[in-house]
Amino acid sequence: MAIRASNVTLTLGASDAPVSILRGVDLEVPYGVSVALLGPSGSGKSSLMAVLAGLERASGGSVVVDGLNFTELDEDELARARRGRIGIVLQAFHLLPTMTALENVAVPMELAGIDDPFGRAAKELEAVGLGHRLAHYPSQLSGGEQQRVAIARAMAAAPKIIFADEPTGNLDGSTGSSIIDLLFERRAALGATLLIITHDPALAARCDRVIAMQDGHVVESAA
Ligand SMILES: Nc1ncnc2c1ncn2[C@@H]1O[C@H](COP(=O)(O)OP(=O)(O)OP(=O)(O)O)[C@@H](O)[C@H]1O
Repeated sequence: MAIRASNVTLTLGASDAPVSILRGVDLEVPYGVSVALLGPSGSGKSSLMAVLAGLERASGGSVVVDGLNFTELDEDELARARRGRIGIVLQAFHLLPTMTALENVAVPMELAGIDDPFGRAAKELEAVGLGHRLAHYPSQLSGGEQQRVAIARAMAAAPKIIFADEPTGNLDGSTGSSIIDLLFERRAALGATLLIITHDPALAARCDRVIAMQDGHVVESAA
């Protein structure tokens, strides 16, 4: 299994006013499968993704990703576990404004000690259709192009699992659908597992499985 979550809880907020955000989530996602995560605003989708991606620590239960028990790792170990294993694409592109497209993709790999970061970055930027924009800064790129850079950054180290949180939320319809095509195309090329948060039923229909959340629970899981 790429992802195995058992009875995952997440409680945030001050100890005298705790807020129960995830209330016992069970989830199994096999390798290579694409999953759409649906549910109303505030149902816990982003929180669940943060826990599964190792960005947030579960308060209880167990999270095993690619065979690693995230619930047993400390912050540094979690950061190391993410490298080369997990790629993340968010609604806001989160590119560093002082770095070129090439540097935005290469520098995280360089810091992670991954071999040939600039060569890999250039190749991945070509794969997302930005081979002619390597030296451009984010401010010189359109929203769709910035999201392509973010996708290249998420994919360049060939992760086994890709998490995407409403990746087209800041884009117009036609730019958004070309970004989705690209995400699915790159995922297929890598054979990666994909978990994508979306409000778009058409996008959900493209995934192998749909999981619905409500009130911190998984309420429906359909093949
Ligand atoms: N740090 C925090 N402290 C307290 N409550 C939080 C914190 N972060 C998130 N929440 C609450 O947890 C609930 C779930 O939030 P989450 O962002 O996971 O939902 P979501 O389903 O992704 O929503 P959306 O579709 O609007 O992005 C919300 O009620 C939110 O207000």
